[in-house]
Formats: sequence, structure tokens, C-alpha cells
Amino acid sequence: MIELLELTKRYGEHLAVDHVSFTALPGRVTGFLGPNGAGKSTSLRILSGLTPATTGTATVLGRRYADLPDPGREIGVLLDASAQHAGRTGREVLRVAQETMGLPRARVEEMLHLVSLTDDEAKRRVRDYSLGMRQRLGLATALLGDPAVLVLDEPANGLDPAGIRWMRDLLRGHAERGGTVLLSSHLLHEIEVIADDIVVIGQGRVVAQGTKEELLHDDRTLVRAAEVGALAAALQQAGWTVERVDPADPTAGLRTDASLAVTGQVALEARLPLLELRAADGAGLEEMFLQLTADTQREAA
Ligand SMILES: Nc1ncnc2c1ncn2[C@@H]1O[C@H](COP(=O)(O)OP(=O)(O)OP(=O)(O)O)[C@@H](O)[C@H]1O
Repeated sequence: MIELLELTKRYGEHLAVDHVSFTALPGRVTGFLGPNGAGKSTSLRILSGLTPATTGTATVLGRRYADLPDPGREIGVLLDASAQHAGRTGREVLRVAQETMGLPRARVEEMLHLVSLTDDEAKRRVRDYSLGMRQRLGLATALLGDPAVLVLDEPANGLDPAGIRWMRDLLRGHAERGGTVLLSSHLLHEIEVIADDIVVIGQGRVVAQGTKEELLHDDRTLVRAAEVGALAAALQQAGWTVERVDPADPTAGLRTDASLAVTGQVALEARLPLLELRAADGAGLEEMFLQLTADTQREAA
């Protein structure tokens, strides 16, 4: 289990992490979602003992990282895949970690096999690795001590689609065996497909958290039609609220509080053919996330 309690990090005047509290539970994948600069990496760095918190606490299995008796066997961390020793071969990187942790040598080959780094690749120096290969090696290092808790910062970075699927399956398997997985991403879709629980952070603050079902649930209906203006007018005339999914893009359709059946009926009566009709699940989270991203971009500008 991972617990962040009122975690705060200040860099000079800038509050990078602002009273962040959440729990990542065993048996579940927790997605830590936020736009660039939201404070994800800083929180994970504090959790992994790399940066001190200004106030608040971050604990793994009830202890701060520095107080864990055998951190390598309790928590596997992959924060920056490019931070590995560039002059060593992949196998050497794992050997050094294996010896430091007092693990059997065979574990190195097991991990190379698990992350699908071939013998030829394992002999190459890390400086000659692609980003995807570095991610695989970083994950092998994180898993070496068979820790119950995994903390990964943007693990899908640099992986091809097959690699992303593989990573997803691996993390899901870890959680299904009772492990705790916390991973960050600035991509909503990535988190949506893998996480059981989601924590959304923006400008250092938690803005939403809950199970995926809770956060994605939306009672509204999403409808697309070629004549979107006419459909909006028909729905409004029938007394329903209507809003454009994207005011700049008429093909994105409408969201309405009318049910699926009622929306279909209104369209039929107005003789308007539909292109799509479905529950608006996920729309609320997407809107919130786009808003957060827009706020961040405005600030940067
Ligand atoms: N060492 C530092 N000194 C000063 N400011 C920092 C430092 N590290 C991070 N920050 C600032 O803290 C904020 C949060 O950064 P952080 O790297 O945690 O964001 P993030 O959510 O991981 O973003 P990304 O998705 O881009 O990786 C940013 O405004 C960043 O500039």
C-alpha cells in the first residue's frame, strides 16, 4: 500500500505539490493523471526518497522510503529510464542491482527474459539503447527484487503499441497477484485503459479521485448528427439541456441530459438521421482534464 498524506513540496515561491493525499491499494492499479508540470514526478520522487517533502508524508507499506529495511525488495521504482548508467551494458546494470540487493544471479536472466531484451541487446551499452529498450531495462531493474509495490513515472513513454500492451498486461498481472501499482501519465486514455483507481492532479492539487467507474460514469447522452444545429434545436424545444462537445467542431456532436431513448425519439420526430448515439461515459473526466490542460497552457503562455 502507498499513502500520501497532505504531501506538499515548495520550490522557492512555487508550490509544485500542494497538500496531496491519496492511497494506492494492493490488488489495484492506481493511475496518477495530470497535465505536464502538474506535480506527478515530484510526488513520486518524494515517495521514492529522492526529494524531501516540505511538509506532509509519503509512505510505502506504512514507512517512509528512507525507513524501509530493504527498499529494493519492497518497492520497485522506474522514474527516469534515461537515468541509467549509459556506459554499462543492460546486463551489467542488472548485475550491479542484483548484487547490491543480494539476489541470486539467475534473477538477472529471468528479468531480461521477462522484459523481452534479447541476449544481443543485453550485451549492448545503455547509451546505444532506444528509449523503449531503456524503459524495458528500467522495468527489469524495478522488478528485480520482486517487490510488492511498483511506482512508475510515465512507463509507456517510448514504447511501441505492442510494447504498451505488454506493459499493461504485466502491470495488471502484478496487481492481480496482490501487488500495488502506482503509475503516472499525462495521457487520459492511457490511464483509462489500465487503472482501477484514478487520481487526477492539476497545478499541484488533487482535483478528483475515485474508482475508474466513479470518475467515468456520466448519466448524459452523447449524440452526433450531420445536422447538429437542427438536432440541438429539437432537443431544446423538447425541454432538454444541450451543449456542444466541442464548440469549434460540429462533428463532435452534442451532450444532452435526455436519455438515449428520448434522444433517439426526438431525432426521429425531427426526421434527423443520427451518426452516433451513446452514453456520455468518460465525457466529464475528459472535459475536466482538457480544462486542466488548458489552464496549464495558459499559465505557460
Ligand atoms: N528541482 C526543481 N526546482 C524548481 N522547480 C521544480 C523542480 N522540480 C520540479 N519543479 C516544478 O514543479 C512543477 C511540477 O513538476 P513535475 O515534474 O512534478 O510535473 P509532472 O506532473 O511530472 O509533469 P510531466 O508530465 O511534464 O512530467 C513544475 O512546475 C516544475 O517546473
